Amino acid sequence: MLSSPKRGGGSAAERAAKARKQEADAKLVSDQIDAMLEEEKNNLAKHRSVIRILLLGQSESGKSTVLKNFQLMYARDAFVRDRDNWRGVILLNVVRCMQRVVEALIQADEHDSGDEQADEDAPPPLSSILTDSHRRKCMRLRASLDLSEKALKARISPSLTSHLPRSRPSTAEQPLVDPEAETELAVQAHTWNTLRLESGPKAPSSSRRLSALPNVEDLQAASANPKDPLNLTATCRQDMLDLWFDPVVKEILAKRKVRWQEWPGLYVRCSTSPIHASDHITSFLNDLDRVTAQNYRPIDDDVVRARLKTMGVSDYSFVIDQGPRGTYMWRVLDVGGSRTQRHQWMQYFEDASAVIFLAPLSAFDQKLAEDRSVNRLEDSLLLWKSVCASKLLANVDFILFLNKVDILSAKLRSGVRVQKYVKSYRDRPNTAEAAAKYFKDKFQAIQREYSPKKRPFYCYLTSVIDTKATNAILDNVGESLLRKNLQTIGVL
Ligand SMILES: Nc1nc2c(ncn2[C@@H]2O[C@H](COP(=O)(O)OP(=O)(O)OP(=O)(O)O)[C@@H](O)[C@H]2O)c(=O)[nH]1
Ligand SMILES: [Mg+2]
Repeated sequence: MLSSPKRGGGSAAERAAKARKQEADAKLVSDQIDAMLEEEKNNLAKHRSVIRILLLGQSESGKSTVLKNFQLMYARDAFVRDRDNWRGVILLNVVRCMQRVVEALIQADEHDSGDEQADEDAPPPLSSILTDSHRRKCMRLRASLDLSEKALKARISPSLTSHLPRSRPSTAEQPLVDPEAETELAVQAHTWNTLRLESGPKAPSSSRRLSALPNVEDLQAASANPKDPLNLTATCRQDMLDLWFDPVVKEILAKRKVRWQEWPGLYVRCSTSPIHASDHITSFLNDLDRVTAQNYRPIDDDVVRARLKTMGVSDYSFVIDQGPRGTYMWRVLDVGGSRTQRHQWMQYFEDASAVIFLAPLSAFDQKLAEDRSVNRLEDSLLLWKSVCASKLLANVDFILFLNKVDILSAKLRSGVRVQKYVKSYRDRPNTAEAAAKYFKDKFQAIQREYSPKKRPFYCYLTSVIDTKATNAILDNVGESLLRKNLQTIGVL
């Protein structure tokens, strides 16, 4: 009988056991190496996944509103804690809007009195539909709103500044109510930055808040003190409500072509996509009753809608904990978008991972506040062109937000024609869908022509005050930027 050959000594059973042990050991080592690699990857991801987003676009394009969306998504607790700080700003928005209404009425009364009207068939002058009660309320409000404005500004913060001269003589060519040339409430980014919200376990310490801004205790004290600036609007509240909800006032605003729908605080409510919005327009003025109440406390939507112009550049960080996938950090840079602010942008180009560029489509019929000879959409296109052409941004992804489609939609439904302001629009349908497609193609063509290197065209039609929809978009954008970032550093 042939005996089986002995390899390395021991019985066949012993050899099989030894082989199994070797296999198990090898697997253990391999698992350990895998675990180490995994840990290394996670560590790498932890320490190197910093995604720097630069928010660019002209003034009032919605950059700071996108930032508020980031805060709502990634630093909700801090956002909620700081909501009360916005009360003064919101009231100032209300005061400024109401001042425009009052000035429009006074102007209608003074300049449209029908003195020179010879034609009997001409419609009655606007002044004839104003009653003495309207006039009394206007005069009372003119004084009390001015007072409220000053007191609120002083109360909110000495760091808040106003730009452009407020008092200008009224002439026929340059009407008093000229929303875009009005003074704007602004804030120096570095100062407001002390209020910035951070995610993660540490709450912003109270010492980092602007001491002059009201906090919850302040607000409680304010409720009890009718003389507090935060309550000044409550004293003229009834006059404001009477005027704003009076159909005669709305008629005069419409006839004088006062575009109150574009003022800060506007919100076009929509059930599905904003482009198909049924025009249910609401604004802080519609909410006068609520926001001027003595015990008013802002809700999320109020803060998102509040307008505070940015001066300078502010840098916000959000640490996102993804559990076993590690943490990563969003750094979001919000810049001032007016022309005098744009020279500061370039120093942030080199470090950017991505640019979110906002272009408000609803601005196709508006002039730039800084230069009344320039159409706002034209300015956005030129700005987009220079950003696309920048060599410093050659390797950076761009995400284009064609914003304010809710206002675009409402505007076109109200009868404003795109073709009147954009000749090349020709006889395309005057719908938000057609206009959005037309402008999107224009932006895409510019990107294709002027980018130093080919880059993908990522474009969204947005209404960034719609936080739910914006949340989904930012989630999507974030996921792909994170993926790309991890690929770049070799983690994926
Ligand atoms: N209806 C509507 N309002 C918007 C939208 N996006 C922004 N707004 C409002 O427009 C105003 C201006 O928005 P901001 O985010 O302050 O604009 P910005 O680009 O930061 O402007 P600067 O700080 O001057 O550069 C705010 O009152 C916002 O609530 C939008 O999609 N729809
Ligand atoms: Mg801003």
